[in-house]
Amino acid sequence: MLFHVRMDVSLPHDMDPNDRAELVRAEKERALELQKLGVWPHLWRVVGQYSDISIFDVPSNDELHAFLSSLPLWEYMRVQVTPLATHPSDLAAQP
Ligand SMILES: O=C(O)C[C@H]1C=CC(=O)O1
Repeated sequence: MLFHVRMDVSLPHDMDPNDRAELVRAEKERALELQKLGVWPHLWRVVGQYSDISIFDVPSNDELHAFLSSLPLWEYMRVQVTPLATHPSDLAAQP
């Protein structure tokens, strides 16, 4: 199942810079891990914002939730999920 996911990150302004750097490092490590597993095939930065837009490819809603909530930045993100279905006019879906 494909999901369009938008993550908006909001870190506390008074967060210790070392804690922030460690969180961002751990987030990148986990993001790369999930991409290598194939469950996070697309990841883009939203220009001018501490936000990203991604495509996740996972078997179920529950697994998507488990992957998203495993991200170190989870408690600092607002996450919007849109489940995707095949469009009948998609060239790739034509017989
Ligand atoms: O930076 C972000 O948009 C948040 C998050 C998503 C991937 C990653 O490495 O960090």
